[in-house]
Amino acid sequence: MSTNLNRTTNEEKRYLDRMHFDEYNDLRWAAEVHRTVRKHVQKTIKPGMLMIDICEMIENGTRALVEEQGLERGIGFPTGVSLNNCAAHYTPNAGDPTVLQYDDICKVDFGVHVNGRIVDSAFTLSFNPMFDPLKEAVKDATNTGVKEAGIDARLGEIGAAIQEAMESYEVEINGKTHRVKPIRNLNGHSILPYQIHAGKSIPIVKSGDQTKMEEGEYFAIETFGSTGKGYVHEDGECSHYAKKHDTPHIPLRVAKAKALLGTINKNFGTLPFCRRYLDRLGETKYFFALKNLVDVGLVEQYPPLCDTKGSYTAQFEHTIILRPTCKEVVSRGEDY
Ligand SMILES: O=S(=O)(c1cccs1)N(Cc1ccc(F)cc1)Cc1ncn[nH]1
Ligand SMILES: [Mn+2]
Ligand SMILES: [Mn+2]
Ligand SMILES: [Mn+2]
Repeated sequence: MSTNLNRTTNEEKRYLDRMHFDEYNDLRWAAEVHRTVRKHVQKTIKPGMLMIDICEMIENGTRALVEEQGLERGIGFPTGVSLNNCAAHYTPNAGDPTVLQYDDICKVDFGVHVNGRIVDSAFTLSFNPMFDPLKEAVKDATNTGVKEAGIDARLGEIGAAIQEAMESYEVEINGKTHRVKPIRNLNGHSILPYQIHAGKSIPIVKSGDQTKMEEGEYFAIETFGSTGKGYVHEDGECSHYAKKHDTPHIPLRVAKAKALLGTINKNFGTLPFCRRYLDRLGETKYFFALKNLVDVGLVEQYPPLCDTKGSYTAQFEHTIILRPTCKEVVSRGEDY
């Protein structure tokens, strides 16, 4: 009888699956909240709405449906609503007068967590049908990445498959034809409890990265297509921040910084947050304290990431679990 040395038997896999039942259910609850909120958003958002109002609709919906409870359940990270040439990490700060336009292409990227198990999923929203082929190209590329992912899959090969899918599309926008380009300095990523980026990055272009995906890991598979250079740079006022994980004890000189760090620890831990989340907690005049926490290396900042002016970018993102018995695309819905 042949002994199955290198892979666990089906019985062992099923046993392992059962061991993780609670954490999978946490993620499924978060995913159900994500699907419900985005369905409402897709129906309700219209040109002329303030970006702040759009974000608050998503955030209030998430808080209510996940039954927000301190650090146990709530919003996973700031609501991204990056527009046009901006691909990621834009959410309005207080007073931002930006209004969604008919000809905008908006990347709606928001997170829900239950016990730190984060569902990170995003879709692209637009009104002008001229963007439909670009959205289809990126949706296909993300689904290709989801298909290629799996236990022992090599990250570089997933990137190559994503790039091939993405570049097989040509789109015409405003009378100009473009071959869709993957944004080569944006990546998918592994996820751990309360840690939105757990160290592995999934390229969306060909790469020699031989790193393998492993059993039990969670990944955000996200791809970005662009009509610009296919490369983003930091641009605009920062809104996204997160306390770093592995920080040594750093004595703080700025009194307000110490108090602000207390607020961050209490309300977000290592989950990313934005300035509007500090505002709603009653924090005021915190800019220099926040800058100090960034400068001493306690807090990471994530500025908006944009391709060239006048270009258009699209994104789709799913969170998957590499379970012992199967690959679960936990954020899959009837919309994407
Ligand atoms: O670009 S990332 O920093 C990254 C990608 C690969 C390695 S690190 N980032 C992680 C993140 C950073 C800040 C957040 F507020 C939320 C998430 C990807 C991402 N942004 C939105 N959804 N997914
Ligand atoms: Mn995301
Ligand atoms: Mn072009
Ligand atoms: Mn992500």
